[in-house]
Amino acid sequence: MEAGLLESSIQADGMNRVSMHEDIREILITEEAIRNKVRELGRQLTEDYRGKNPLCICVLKGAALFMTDLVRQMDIPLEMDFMAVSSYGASTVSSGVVRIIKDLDTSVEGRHVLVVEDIIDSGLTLSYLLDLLRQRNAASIKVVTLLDKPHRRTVNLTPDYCGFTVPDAFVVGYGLDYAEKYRNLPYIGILKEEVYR
Ligand SMILES: O=P(O)(O)OC[C@H]1O[C@H](OP(=O)(O)OP(=O)(O)O)[C@H](O)[C@@H]1O
Ligand code: HPA
Ligand SMILES: [Mg+2]
Repeated sequence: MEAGLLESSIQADGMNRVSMHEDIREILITEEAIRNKVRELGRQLTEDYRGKNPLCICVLKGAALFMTDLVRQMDIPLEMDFMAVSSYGASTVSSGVVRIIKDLDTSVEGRHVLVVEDIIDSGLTLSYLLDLLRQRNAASIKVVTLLDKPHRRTVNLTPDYCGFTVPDAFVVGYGLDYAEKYRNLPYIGILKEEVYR
């Protein structure tokens, strides 16, 4: 391949960007604010789940960073499991179809379940998951989300615990992606529109 052609194919993939931070229009929630909030949520959950041996369910992939930080702030015995679902793919709008890519390994029957999400946007992902968990006879089901974007809700759903409410913009970082990228940003930022338009 000619050098020029190779260069343009690399650029098209965003591989040669000096830094991911260049694609961010605005930092919405700093690393420090996230750390403080996670500590606060962890303290609250420690009180509320004492003696309940909760099963914390991480909704992959977005909630991976939040979940692993959160459980380290919960000073009680608990168990972790992971479920992988996807409805956004490489788009900034929900496809409306929630696909289960990996189911739980643990039975939720009789368990106190805490669903850990990174963001509730339309609410479609969570409402699908909650229906599924209810059918499986959990003793209790609660939801903790780092971010809530209530403006775009299409189903009636309110989280039990919430870190931050965010405006109606596509946000990335700290687990949240656009087309699988930006999950490793240490903060939550708004993506420049030119990146996805
Ligand atoms: O309320 P909703 O409109 O359903 O959006 C929220 C869901 O969408 C994202 O997942 P996504 O499908 O992008 O999968 P990912 O976590 O692997 O990125 C996010 O992590 C939530 O799970
Ligand atoms: O704003 C968002 N950013 C990343 N992933 C998402 N999934 C739903 N909403 C969002
Ligand atoms: Mg995603």
